[in-house]
Amino acid sequence: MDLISLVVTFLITFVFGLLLYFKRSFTYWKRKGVPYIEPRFPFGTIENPATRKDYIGIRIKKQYEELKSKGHKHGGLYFFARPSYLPIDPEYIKNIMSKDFQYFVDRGTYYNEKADPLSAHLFNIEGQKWRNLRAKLTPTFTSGKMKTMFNTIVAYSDQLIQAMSDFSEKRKPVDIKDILGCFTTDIIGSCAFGLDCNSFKDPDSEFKKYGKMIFSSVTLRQALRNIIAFANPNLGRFLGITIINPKASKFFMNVVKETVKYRETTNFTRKDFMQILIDLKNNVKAGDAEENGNHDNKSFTIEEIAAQAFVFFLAGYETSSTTMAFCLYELAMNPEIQNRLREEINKTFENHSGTITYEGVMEMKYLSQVVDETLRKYPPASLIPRVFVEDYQIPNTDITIDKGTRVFIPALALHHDPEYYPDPDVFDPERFNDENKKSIHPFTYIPFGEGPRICIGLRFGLMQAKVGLAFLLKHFRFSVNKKTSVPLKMDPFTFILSAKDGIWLDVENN
Ligand code: HEM
Repeated sequence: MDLISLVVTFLITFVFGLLLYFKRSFTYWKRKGVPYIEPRFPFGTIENPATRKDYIGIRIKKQYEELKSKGHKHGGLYFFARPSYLPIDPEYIKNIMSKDFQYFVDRGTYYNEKADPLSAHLFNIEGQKWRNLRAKLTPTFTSGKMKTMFNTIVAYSDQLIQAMSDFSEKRKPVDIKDILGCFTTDIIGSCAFGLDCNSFKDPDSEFKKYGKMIFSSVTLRQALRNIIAFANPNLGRFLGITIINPKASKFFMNVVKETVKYRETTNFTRKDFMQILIDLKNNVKAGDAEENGNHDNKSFTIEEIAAQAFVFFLAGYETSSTTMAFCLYELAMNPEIQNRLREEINKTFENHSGTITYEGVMEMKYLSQVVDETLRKYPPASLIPRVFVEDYQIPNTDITIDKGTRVFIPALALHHDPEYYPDPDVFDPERFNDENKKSIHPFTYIPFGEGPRICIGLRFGLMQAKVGLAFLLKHFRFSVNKKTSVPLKMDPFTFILSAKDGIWLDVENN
């Protein structure tokens, strides 16, 4: 047989084998007796990643609605050939996130300690390693530690006000997400990396540049790598795939190395996340024995410090600025809610000698309601991933799902389900007043996730968003500029929920 015939035979066998593999894989949910969305070759139930029109959370919301309208409590999807499980009934979601957590400890997201050390952070790592790391890092986020970082947030709020004044004086519309990105970058940069990132004064600041590089829509090549890594993490690790932009990775790793070296050689300390991580490197526990849990007492390496500082940045910067941006958009669309909130903020400033205190922020009930409703309507993580780490029998059924199957917990779909939130598109902070909050169906409001793997930075994220919003609304009035597409369209290519063409607001001094 000549070479050409050999290649052709190989290709035909390969394509035939692939088709058979997909054909067989696509029968998984039918064989299990789980209702499913009909898959299509080769993407399964997702859209073609290169040309998709819907944001992933919205796509899953439609599939949730389709399955729920037929009375199903759960359903089966396919990510390419790989089966993924979609729980619909909140009782099933409770089992996954909390009651039967030991079957769902991991997220199944990709990390590669060797080739991509920054990816081996708390969000991604698995099993016992995750338990140890979570125990070590939990004391980082106590309310006591939050109070020590409060002043940093207030200091950057002053810079936010100055930057915003420029827009109000010149009567220029502001791309609100962009300016809030400076605010959260500077705060996380300072608290997690111990650096003044200077994003407001320097629009081309390196931190902002590399932060954007990680979140902005990815190139086709990177998208393909992400797909392989997500579809089959073991194959991704075997191929040495990296998912973090190498330039950004180098930048963050160097920043951490330099900061640690500086602090260790000069004995300089600061009350921030970075100091807590350095203490863990030098085996000083971050809290007392009780709050510290059962960690393995191993000290951190420099790569581990960098990975955790990186995840605080990664998980804290975009989620918080997106939340604040959507909140201001809704306040601009609903002036009466904006005015009521401003009254509460002004009163609180008066009661605290014209300034804002940690206690003052905690007192503002309507601010809490407004932020809670923003996170309902716009959960930044619209889909929360988990994976079956053992074979698992769905309670009260004879269905057993195999180890390794992915789970997508549909936060956006639950938050917009009219059974739990009537008129889900209406922005109504009263859903979260003291009375109504009590009747929210458990496990239908999960902007920070739930159970042992709930967001570790919840308190910090809320504090940062509330302080920034309080300062902004005290000083300015917001309305929607005509450059904003109303209703908002969501970017189909990002994972964190984000408005496609930005949110442009007009801003006036109060
Ligand atoms: C509005 C702001 C935020 C939102 C909406 C948010 C949302 C989430 C969600 C949905 C998860 C997954 C939870 C689960 O799987 O059950 C998560 C995990 C996580 N978040 Fe946040 N987050 C926010 C702010 C922050 C901040 C400010 C930080 C750090 C400074 C942070 C650090 C993390 C980390 C490290 C994890 C992984 C926890 C683990 O696996 O143990 N987040 N977040």
